[in-house]
Amino acid sequence: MAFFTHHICRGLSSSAVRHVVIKNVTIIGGGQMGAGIAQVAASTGHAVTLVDTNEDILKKAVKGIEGNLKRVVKKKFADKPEAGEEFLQKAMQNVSISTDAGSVVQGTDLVVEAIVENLKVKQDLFGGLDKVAPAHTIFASNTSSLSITDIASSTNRLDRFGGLHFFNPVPVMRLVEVIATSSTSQETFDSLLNFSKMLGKTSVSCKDTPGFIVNRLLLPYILDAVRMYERGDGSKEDIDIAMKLGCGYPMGPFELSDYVGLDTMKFIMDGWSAANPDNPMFAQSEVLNKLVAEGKFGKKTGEGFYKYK
Ligand SMILES: CCCCCCCCCCCCCC(=O)CC(=O)SCCNC(=O)CCNC(=O)[C@H](O)C(C)(C)COP(=O)(O)OP(=O)(O)OC[C@H]1O[C@@H](n2cnc3c(N)ncnc32)[C@H](O)[C@@H]1OP(=O)(O)O
Ligand SMILES: NC(=O)C1=CN([C@@H]2O[C@H](COP(=O)(O)OP(=O)(O)OC[C@H]3O[C@@H](n4cnc5c(N)ncnc54)[C@H](O)[C@@H]3O)[C@@H](O)[C@H]2O)C=CC1
Repeated sequence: MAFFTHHICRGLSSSAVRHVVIKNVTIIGGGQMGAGIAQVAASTGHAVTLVDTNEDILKKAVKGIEGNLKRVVKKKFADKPEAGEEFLQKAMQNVSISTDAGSVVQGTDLVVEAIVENLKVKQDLFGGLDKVAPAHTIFASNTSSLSITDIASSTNRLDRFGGLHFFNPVPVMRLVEVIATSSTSQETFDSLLNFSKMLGKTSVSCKDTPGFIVNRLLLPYILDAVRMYERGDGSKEDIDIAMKLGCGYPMGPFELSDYVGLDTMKFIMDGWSAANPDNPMFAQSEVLNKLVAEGKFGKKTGEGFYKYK
């Protein structure tokens, strides 16, 4: 059940701002991002329903969440095993799963969508949910590259729609980009900011511009690395080593691409290419297309630029 709270918003000279306190969260998409968001939300006391069309993916997600939380408990509660066990039990009790998004959104305060990076599929999902979700429910997309305005256009709740862009792996990465469209209400935006804070994340505010902040800068970097490799200017191994040791990045661009998922990268590239057909920056990449056509999506399938088996 949602309720409203008043607080003084810093920087708004003592004007009272309302936000929806989010308790029940529905996360749609049980892949790497959805499972990570579910893990963090459940372990910070939210009642989470994780939804996917594929039951096996949901079972795998729950197993993964439990495994990750066990690692956290082992470390954080090293000298308090009973408290650790209690934390684990509570967090796991907060997670339920479903393959029927329409039926579970009835009691939810927030829907976070983390499904495939395809505008039409996201619009179809939200368009359907808009008809059955309660009026107060806020919708948010975790899209990497699509316009939140375009996704929201399939609904009649433009004021209660925003972007919550998490980073991979969600339990580790501290940032959330909170995106407001020109129609997102202040109350919705503040609710999303507050939710990010409740998850223990640092948030930055973004306009609904292509790639928001991080991916607007990350995409040209990865693109250039792939082009260098395609031209034979450097091996992927050397480029990765160079960026790790030369810039202190935890992963090089090819390791990171495999980690994000080459299928997702291709969805992003195709979207940007369609939106900017005359920009040579977004010309098709033969290497990326070949790997994706062969089902080599990166770490999640065991092979991408590198082998993981
Ligand atoms: C021409 C074609 C080009 C196409 C262009 C398209 C470009 C598209 C670009 C846009 C990409 C879109 C993606 C997006 O929207 C935004 C992103 O998310 S970008 C990715 C951001 N993430 C990163 O940059 C990750 C960088 N890597 C790291 O930080 C580390 O390598 C990592 C934390 C992953 C692993 O650390 P490492 O030290 O190597 O390993 P450990 O195993 O020791 O882990 C450290 C620490 O973290 C815990 N942990 C690791 N993984 C997980 C996990 N999955 N879940 C939970 N916890 C995890 C681990 O337990 C350790 O914890 P301790 O407490 O320290 O023990
Ligand atoms: N992989 C990454 O590093 C990041 C990805 N994102 C974004 O998050 C979203 C998800 O990405 P990943 O988790 O990597 O993808 P993924 O491929 O691991 O998971 C997507 C899941 O969505 C499910 N799905 C597809 N259509 C569905 C529908 N209509 N209803 C319910 N479930 C459905 C699939 O079965 C799959 O399990 C994408 O929009 C992506 O751009 C955002 C930040 C980082």
